[in-house]
Amino acid sequence: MTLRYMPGFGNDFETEALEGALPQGQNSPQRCPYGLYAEQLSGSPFTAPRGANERSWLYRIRPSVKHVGRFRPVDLPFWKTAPHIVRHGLPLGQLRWGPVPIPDEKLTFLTGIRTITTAGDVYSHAGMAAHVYLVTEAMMDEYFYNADGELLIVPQTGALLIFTEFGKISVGPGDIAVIPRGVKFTVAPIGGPSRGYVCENYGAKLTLPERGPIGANCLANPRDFKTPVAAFEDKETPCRVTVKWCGDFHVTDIDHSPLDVVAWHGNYAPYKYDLRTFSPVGALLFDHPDPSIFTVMTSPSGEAGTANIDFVIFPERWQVAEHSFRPPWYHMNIMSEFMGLIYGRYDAKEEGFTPGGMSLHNCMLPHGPDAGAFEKASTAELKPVKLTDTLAFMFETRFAHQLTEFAAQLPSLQHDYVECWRDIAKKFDGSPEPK
Ligand SMILES: O=C(O)Cc1cc(O)ccc1O
Ligand SMILES: [Fe+2]
Repeated sequence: MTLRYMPGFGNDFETEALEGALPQGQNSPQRCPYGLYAEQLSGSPFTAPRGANERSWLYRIRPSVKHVGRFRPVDLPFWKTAPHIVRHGLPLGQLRWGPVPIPDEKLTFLTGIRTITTAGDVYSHAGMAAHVYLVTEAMMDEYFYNADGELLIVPQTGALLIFTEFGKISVGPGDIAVIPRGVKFTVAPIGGPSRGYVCENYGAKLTLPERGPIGANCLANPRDFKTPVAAFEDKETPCRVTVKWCGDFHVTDIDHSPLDVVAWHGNYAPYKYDLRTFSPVGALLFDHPDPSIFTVMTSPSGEAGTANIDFVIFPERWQVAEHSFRPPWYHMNIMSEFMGLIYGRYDAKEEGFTPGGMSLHNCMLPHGPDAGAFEKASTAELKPVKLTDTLAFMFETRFAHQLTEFAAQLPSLQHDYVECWRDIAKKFDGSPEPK
């Protein structure tokens, strides 16, 4: 499927699906071309500083108020929202799961969300939830928007077509898509079932991290972010719009598609990004830097350097560090780390952390290479080595991740995970020689 996108991160875009549909020189003409209605969608308060001010103008067949009749509550029992603290019965500890199997049952992007952890507090726009999605069928005449946060979608297997008010996005393993808060969309799997991860960000929008001394290039480059061109449906058949609002779900019936935006302009819009275009910068001589060098995007918390969420990847890269232990070091971290594996192997855990799987190393819980990875890396010949066909990621947050009942009871939970560190031997024998 060839879809068209506009390059750039946070640009002031403009696009029209019909020639002349986008008003020029003003936002609110007395009458819009084609009889469209003008509507502003604000992602930041009106008065946010210029650099953080985000809004788009949508020119649509009907204003969104025509999309909402009376809402009625609807239950999506597996999609949880922080604060959600349950007595799941598991002892404190590091956790790891194998992949959640994709079932035979019919699951859409909405009914197929399975929350693994929640963190922070949706009511104060802080924190996140980590979900797995399992999609076996398209949302049919079914549309959704999330008032609780933006959705960072990380496909792990299979591909998705995401038709948003702003246009169409397709993503597969290695890509991500971000759907901002309040944007209506529908999802269909492409060519078979799909599974992946979602970070639901209740906080400030994801943005690109500062590069500091790295300078103007590398890491995630703005031009590799792609925003769809305008596309719309003029469909007058029964449709449903589901809204997630402060953790609850509500649905309303309408008689047309809400994806009726013929033209739009602005800097608040969905986008996709190919993680393989991330240009890693790392240790060129010795030692292992902090994983923050691999931050693709960050959701700031207001406190400098303390992210609401950092989205970090561990992509293909060369390892060249001399006289160094190359994999991650042993550590304890104030931030809480939820990890997933899109494909390949992760150098700190060559066994047990499998594609589609997840691990959780919460605030101040020690972790690091398993016994096998430690032995291998501390005795390996340190010639340049390329880590190929590998893509892991981390949702790192300042808030502790709370497990859901679903996650605690998942059959793929590896109850023996901590055993991976059991065989780390005492090497200290009183002599100064490295062992
Ligand atoms: O725990 C992990 O595997 C993620 C991680 C990787 C790394 O290179 C350094 C620190 C860190 O938390
Ligand atoms: Fe870690």
